[in-house]
This record gives sequence, C-alpha cells and structure tokens, in this order.
Amino acid sequence: MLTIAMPKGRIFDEASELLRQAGYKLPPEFDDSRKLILDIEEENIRFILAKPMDVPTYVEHGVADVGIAGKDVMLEEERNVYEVLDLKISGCYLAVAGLSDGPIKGVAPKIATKYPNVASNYFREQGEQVEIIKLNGSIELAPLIGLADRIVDIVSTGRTLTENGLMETAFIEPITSRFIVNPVSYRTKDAIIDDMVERLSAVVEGGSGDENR
Ligand SMILES: Nc1ncnc2c1ncn2[C@@H]1O[C@H](COP(=O)(O)OP(=O)(O)OP(=O)(O)O)[C@@H](O)[C@H]1O
Ligand SMILES: O=P(O)(O)OC[C@H]1O[C@H](OP(=O)(O)OP(=O)(O)O)[C@H](O)[C@@H]1O
Repeated sequence: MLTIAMPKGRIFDEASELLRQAGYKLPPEFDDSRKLILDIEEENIRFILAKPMDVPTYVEHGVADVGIAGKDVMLEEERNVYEVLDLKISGCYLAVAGLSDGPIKGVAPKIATKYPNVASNYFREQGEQVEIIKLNGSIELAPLIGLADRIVDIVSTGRTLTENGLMETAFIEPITSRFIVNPVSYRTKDAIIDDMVERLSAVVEGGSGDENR
C-alpha cells in the first residue's frame, strides 16, 4: 500500500481533482470527510490528511511515502525528501510588503512572517540585517499596528494587501504545489510511485493521464 500525505485546506480540492484526472478513483465522500486516514482499497492507496505545513514532516519520517506540499512549505521546512514533480496547482507567490515602499528606518527592521526561515534567508541574501517576528496568520495586521516594518507572506490575488493599504516591496519566489517522495520509499516502492508520477505528470503536461487505461 502507498501512503500519501494530502494537505487539508486550500490545496486539497485541486490536488484531489488532479488525482482524479490521473485516473485514481476517489469516492465522493473523499471530498467532505472529517476522517484523517482514508483508505482507497481498490487503488491500494491510503491518504492521510495533514496541515499543509506538516506534509514534508510526515514524508521525511516515512509514515507517508509521498505527499503534496506547497513550494513555500518546502522552502521553509527544508526536509529531507525528494521533490519530483511540479504539479502546477495552487499558484501564488512569496513577497515582501509594507505600508510604503520607501527605505526602512532603524538598524534591524522587524519582519513579521509565517515563514521565518524563508524570510531570514531572503534578507541575508540581500545583505540586510533584520529581526524576524514569527506569526501564525493575519500577517498583514503586523505593520498596521506597529508590530513590524515589513511582512513576508503569500500573495495570490493581492486583495489582502490592497484592502489593508499595504504595498508589495519585493517579489521573492513563485509558488506552486509539489509532489514529494520519501527517499527510502522511492527505492522500495518504485513501481507504484513511478506509475503515480507518470500519471500525474501526463495530466500536468496537458493530457488526461488515464487516456490509455
Ligand atoms: N492565497 C494563498 N494564501 C496562502 N496559501 C496559498 C494561497 N494560495 C495558494 N496557497 C498554497 O496553499 C498552502 C496553504 O494552504 P492553507 O491556507 O489551506 O493552509 P494554512 O496556511 O495551514 O492555513 P491555515 O493556517 O489558515 O489553516 C500554501 O502552502 C500555499 O502553497
Ligand atoms: O493575495 P490574496 O488572494 O489576498 O491571498 C493572500 C492571503 O491569503 C493568505 O492568508 P489566509 O487566508 O491563509 O489567512 P491567514 O492570515 O490566517 O494565514 C495569505 O497569508 C495572505 O494573507
């Protein structure tokens, strides 16, 4: 059996749709279940439903053989997993934003973010010394109430920035979801994983993936 770590939340619907297009028979109950472990016996697949940020952790520890994770999560977590396919779903990007795009005053400006590693790597590469403040959500609030000078966060439509009077000051990295694999599973379950990667890849590249099935 192959265990796949699926992110709950935003990515889930697009990832399920991709798997269906690749020919995997996921029952309708799959979409609105509260179960955290779902076995699809006819496909010989077990799904575990995880917080998006935790998916690489399950895969690194081998309790999931494969998983689907945002590139943002991969950059933040730096887990020992193989990133084998860009699924090209749930697109967005990481950016720096603030109340204005002028220079920031002070020696070590405060940067609020859900992504402390991404943010500190980015500012180190820029040669800027900053103080990182880790938050778990509503990041855009931080500059509005004086907790931080800038934020590092995901931008998708740009609506959250606009509605809070913030502007993007730098683009960091484009983000899509990735298919990731545990290194040991890649050796021991190569046939089933290769098959899954091929089928997903066919869908991503434009075919339906199950044309010849
Ligand atoms: N507008 C967006 N905001 C945040 N993440 C997005 C957005 N668009 C796509 N994504 C992708 O979705 C993933 C986050 O999904 P989701 O928001 O469901 O999880 P979360 O950040 O853990 O949310 P929460 O903490 O609200 O439960 C990110 O890792 C990213 O790759
Ligand atoms: O550019 P937009 O389309 O507005 O999307 C970007 C916003 O969406 C995410 O927040 P989320 O909705 O996950 O809420 P959170 O603040 O709890 O992280 C992200 O952190 C931004 O705040």
